[in-house]
Amino acid sequence: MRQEASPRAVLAARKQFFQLGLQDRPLAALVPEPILRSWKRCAERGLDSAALPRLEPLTAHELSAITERHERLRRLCRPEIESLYADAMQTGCVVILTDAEGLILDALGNADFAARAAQVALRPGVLWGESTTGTNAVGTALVEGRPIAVHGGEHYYDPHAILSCSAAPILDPYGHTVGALDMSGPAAVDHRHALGLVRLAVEQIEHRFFDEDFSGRRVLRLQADRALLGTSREGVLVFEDERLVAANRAGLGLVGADWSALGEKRAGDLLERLPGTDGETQALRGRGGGPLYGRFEGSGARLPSGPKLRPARREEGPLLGPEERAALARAVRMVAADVPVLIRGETGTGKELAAREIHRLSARGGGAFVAVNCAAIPETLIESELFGYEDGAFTGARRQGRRGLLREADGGVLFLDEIGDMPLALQSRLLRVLQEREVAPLGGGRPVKVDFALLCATHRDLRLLVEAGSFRQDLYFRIAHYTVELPPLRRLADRAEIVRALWARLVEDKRLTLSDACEARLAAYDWPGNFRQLAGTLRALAALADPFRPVGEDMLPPEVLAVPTGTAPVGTLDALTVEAMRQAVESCGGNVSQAARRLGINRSTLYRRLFHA
Ligand SMILES: Nc1ncnc2c1ncn2[C@@H]1O[C@H](COP(=O)(O)OP(=O)(O)OP(=O)(O)O)[C@@H](O)[C@H]1O
Repeated sequence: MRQEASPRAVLAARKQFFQLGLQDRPLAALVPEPILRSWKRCAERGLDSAALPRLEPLTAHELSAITERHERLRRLCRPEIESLYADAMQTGCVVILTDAEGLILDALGNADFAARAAQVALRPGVLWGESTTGTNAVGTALVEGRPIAVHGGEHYYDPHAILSCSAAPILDPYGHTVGALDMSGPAAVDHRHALGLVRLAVEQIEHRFFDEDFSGRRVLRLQADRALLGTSREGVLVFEDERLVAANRAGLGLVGADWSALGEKRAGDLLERLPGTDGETQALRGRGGGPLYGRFEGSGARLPSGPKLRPARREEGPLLGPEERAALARAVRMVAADVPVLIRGETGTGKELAAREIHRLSARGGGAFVAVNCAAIPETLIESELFGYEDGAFTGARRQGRRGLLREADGGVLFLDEIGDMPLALQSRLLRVLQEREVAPLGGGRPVKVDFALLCATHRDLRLLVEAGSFRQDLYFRIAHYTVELPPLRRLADRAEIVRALWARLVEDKRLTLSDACEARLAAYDWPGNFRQLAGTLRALAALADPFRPVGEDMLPPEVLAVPTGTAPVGTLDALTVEAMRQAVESCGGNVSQAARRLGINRSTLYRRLFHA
């Protein structure tokens, strides 16, 4: 069990280890064993703790190819990353997903800390394996094969002492390490729950691996506590012809086995008795262990090519009020008439979800839905991503060229998220494609006809960007014929209803409930991160909930508790100011100068406040 070392003890340990070259036992009293083991491994590799680690980020191309390869892992981890993101936003942390080598695939969370973390190369495309980056939570958790927290000076390299990180390896159902999940923040902030949150999130991710098709196999779900069957805390064992072929850690732990049992042990070696009928929960007994409860799911063994053992959950559409539903229905008609649709709303208001819903309901629902986040793709990459390229069009291009996302969307819907962040030069190219309905790949290939419906989204006011000269007016007129406004949560009157509906949607185990007081608190908070933040908080509450007791107020994060219930929620003064500015611009038909005059402030102040909102 890891014990927290005080910064003073770590400093003393560093001095002994790095300056005096002492590596023996007394050090173990100053820093946790796994840290010491890691320091020794790094020293043996000849890493110099006082030097700057040589961390070479991947090129944008390489990173794009690698994230593409890990698409499934990223998709499976998304709900937990979003839950942790809600926490990270509040605690000034970032949530990081890496591959099995420790290469950072995604990093999201608090923008201030993300910028500081980037200074020590804690960002996508950089390898945080222990052998290159020294002792660090991701790398060391991957080497040690278990969750670990690395605080401040426990990092091997001096510059990393600004970080406090907690990571856990992610194992697939066959016991292979497929990645790591990490939460990192400033060393000065005590984020003592981080390791627990990360561990819990990984448990849920690993459980989700079993949602996939194990057809032809028998999936046994078991638990010592019957109430936990059906939750992500249950153990899972998968048998093929009575032989254990896949499992999660909880499942192995319950029958006293480890990963070496895969392919070796038979059901009878692990359990004295197995449940008979599919789907029926029965009392079992593990060999040498206490009583267990379990049930087989699906009928794979009897129907070799049978249905999925657990139906894949359909991606659910957005929860919408009557106004937004009507706006979406109109948007569907716009798509049918080939009119582009712009979706506007703050972060987390469900712009992408709304776009997917429009696609699903439209006649193009059977075609592709190709989503491009113009803010997330590096400027150097976005052109080739969108337009594709011919063989060897530039160094690093794939030999066989690439079709490009505009062509991938042919017959379906192209969703350009954060369109306001698209570089000007690309705006011109996009405009040409929209006018001519054909795409010419980079490297001089012949233009190809394309047919897609265009949905765009932004959290910015594009008219202001047009006035400021960073968005083309002609493109604006082309894409903003019809705009769907998604309101922030704090503006919705029926928030208690939304909390209830989202809880019902997110929490599978119907025994888990929110107390009335807790629900009232959740409804009173103004949710600056909107649906994303609320959904993240609800998921976290569900993970900690007990089936026999409604979730109480005591489990809520402090900022939610800080808002008194029974009063109308108020936004911060800053948010209200910006909101008033937006409304003024709107009522002046987008004329910023006029709006500034009406507000009695100067034009540049209005620009600055709205751009940085
Ligand atoms: N109306 C809604 N009903 C249910 N869930 C929602 C709704 N809106 C958003 N969510 C959830 O919130 C999260 C964020 O949604 P989404 O990515 O669509 O937001 P966004 O506005 O595109 O965010 P951003 O601007 O940051 O990209 C998702 O997990 C989504 O499922």
